[in-house]
Amino acid sequence: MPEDEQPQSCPRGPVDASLIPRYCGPATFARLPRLDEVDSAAVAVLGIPFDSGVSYRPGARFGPGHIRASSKLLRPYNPALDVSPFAVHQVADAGDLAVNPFDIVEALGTVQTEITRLRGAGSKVLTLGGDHTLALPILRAVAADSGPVAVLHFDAHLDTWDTYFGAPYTHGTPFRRASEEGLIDLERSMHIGIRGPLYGEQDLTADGVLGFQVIRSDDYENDGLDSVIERMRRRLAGPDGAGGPVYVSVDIDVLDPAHAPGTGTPEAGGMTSRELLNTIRALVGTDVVGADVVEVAPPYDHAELTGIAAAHVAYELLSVLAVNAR
Ligand SMILES: N=C(N)NCCCC(=O)O
Ligand SMILES: [Zn+2]
Ligand SMILES: [Zn+2]
Repeated sequence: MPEDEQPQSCPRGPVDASLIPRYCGPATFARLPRLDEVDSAAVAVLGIPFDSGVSYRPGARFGPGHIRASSKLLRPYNPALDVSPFAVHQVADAGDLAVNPFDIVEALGTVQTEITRLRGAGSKVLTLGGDHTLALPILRAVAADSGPVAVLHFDAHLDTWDTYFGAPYTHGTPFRRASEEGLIDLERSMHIGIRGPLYGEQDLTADGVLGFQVIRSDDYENDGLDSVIERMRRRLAGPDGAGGPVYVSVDIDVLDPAHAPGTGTPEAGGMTSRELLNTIRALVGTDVVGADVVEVAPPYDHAELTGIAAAHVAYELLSVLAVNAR
């Protein structure tokens, strides 16, 4: 019986690379089936082409397609977590969400509605951006049914600034707005990877009021990966150790520009992809309710360096979700 006529008793996995070469066929994430080809999905990978919130180099609107194209070499089994992330449950590519590039408020509403719809259909959502403005409408949708969530924010930047040219919704302000709207668990949230010049010392003091703990990029060098992971897990567990829902937002510029040149606001002195992937793997056992990988700007990428890094970040997040679902 052809695979596409099989009853959905087992997850439909990626296209078999031993039958159809990796470079053949339309690019879905990791060559997974489209959402409309399966009955339902435990995890939906959603592209959101949008970069109307950027403050410097544009291009993240082309990020979703670039990440999909860079994901073709991903294989079914992840030895680092001893899991086959696409065999444990159904993962599918939900395609790209069309949002208004000329009206940010309308675009944020469209994103929130779609994330709500997918979650209502039983899917956790892994979003491929698009610029970091997207984290706000996604958190609005997630917090609507999960309540305030811990935000685990990988970034070179705080993204808790107030406004740019008076505009409240930009890629530098999502977590300030989310904190103001009560979407964030202020006792369990943190930034990891912070580095680079700021607009003033007040950026750090203002950020501290919003409930984020800061792990700096240099802490990986000074304290080591294990120490960073231990601090991350302790923070996510919360003061009473009970933990709770966690939303993971990965701005690809958390990586050093040598690992991710294709991004809009690069900062020197970042972490390696190995450090980031190992940190994400340490999320096994935490209640990850959603995630995003944002700020991939293909026009500035070389040899798919950034696309490949983002695809692997997404793969490790999907692997964590699969281990947690077993
Ligand atoms: N890439 C993100 N998400 N934010 C960058 C903000 C850069 C700035 O305010 O100068
Ligand atoms: Zn950033
Ligand atoms: Zn960011």
